[in-house]
Amino acid sequence: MTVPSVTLNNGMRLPQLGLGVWQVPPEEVAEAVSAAVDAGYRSIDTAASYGNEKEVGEALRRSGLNRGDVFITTKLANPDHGYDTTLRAFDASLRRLGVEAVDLYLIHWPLPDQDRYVSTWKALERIYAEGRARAIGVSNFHVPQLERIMEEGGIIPMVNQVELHPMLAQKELRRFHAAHGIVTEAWSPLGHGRLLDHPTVVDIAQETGRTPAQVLLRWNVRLGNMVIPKSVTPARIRANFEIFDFELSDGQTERLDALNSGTRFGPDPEEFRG
Ligand SMILES: NC(=O)C1=CN([C@@H]2O[C@H](COP(=O)(O)OP(=O)(O)OC[C@H]3O[C@@H](n4cnc5c(N)ncnc54)[C@H](OP(=O)(O)O)[C@@H]3O)[C@@H](O)[C@H]2O)C=CC1
Ligand SMILES: O=C(O)C(=O)[C@@H](O)[C@H](O)C(=O)CO
Repeated sequence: MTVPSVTLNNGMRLPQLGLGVWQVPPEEVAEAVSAAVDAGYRSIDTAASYGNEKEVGEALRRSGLNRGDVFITTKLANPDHGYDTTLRAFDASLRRLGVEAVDLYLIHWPLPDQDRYVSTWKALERIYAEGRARAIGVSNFHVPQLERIMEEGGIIPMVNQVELHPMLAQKELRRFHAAHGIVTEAWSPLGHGRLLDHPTVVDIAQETGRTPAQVLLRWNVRLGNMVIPKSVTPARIRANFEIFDFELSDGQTERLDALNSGTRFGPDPEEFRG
């Protein structure tokens, strides 16, 4: 199955679907990455705080894929905000991953009460200028924080990775992203697994002959978002990849859209201190 690409505002193309590895213990991540690569995934989303960068890097090297054929995203951990600390933390991520450059580097959380995300962003701009991250972006940023780094920095973020599923559709944020050429990337697209037994999702899965996870991922992909479902179960990893050979009807999409209630399964970025 061919995965469509999304094009970032610097012209770089990234697969629309990748594997997320939050809460995958280091000793289990190789098997998940290997199952994903075998299924056709070419994009892995990790983070310094996930504690599995080293094992992700090792698994990708063992996969036999050329470095240029796989996309690695990692993220700056919250305690490392600040210009110099970011540069050091980035070097440590590269060392753990065993690569000379990452494909996408993100500020993991804005931590508004610390108010250091602008200097942190400037460090990411330097890393990008040095060619050590092929793209840079943020995660869990709201409009005022995006506006500030766009005003005080020199580069428009290429991606904002946020919680996004039918119960948290992020309409305002997506409108802002679209207006400024920022790609939206959806984390917890299955609601951390908690949307899989929602009656509307289950009904649409029955109507389409697909799984609830495939329905939720297809809804996200239809919006044009990048999406990074997590699984450690090879059969689920494979099934989550099989979403580009069917469509949801307009009516099914509207029923999923109607679930939007602002419900978060993860932390509120305005409050999260990590
Ligand atoms: N930037 C940020 O702040 C954040 C980023 N993320 C990223 O997003 C990724 C995905 O989000 P996450 O919160 O992990 O949750 P998801 O919404 O991807 O759900 C993962 C859960 O769903 C289960 N699951 C996956 N596929 C299926 C399936 N086909 N059928 C049934 N169950 C399934 C998994 O179980 P099992 O593994 O046992 O198969 C797991 O329990 C993370 O791994 C991480 O990379 C997540 C949170 C915050
Ligand atoms: O997975 C991530 O990328 C996160 O930042 C979350 O795990 C976050 O730390 C959280 O949900 C804590 O409850």
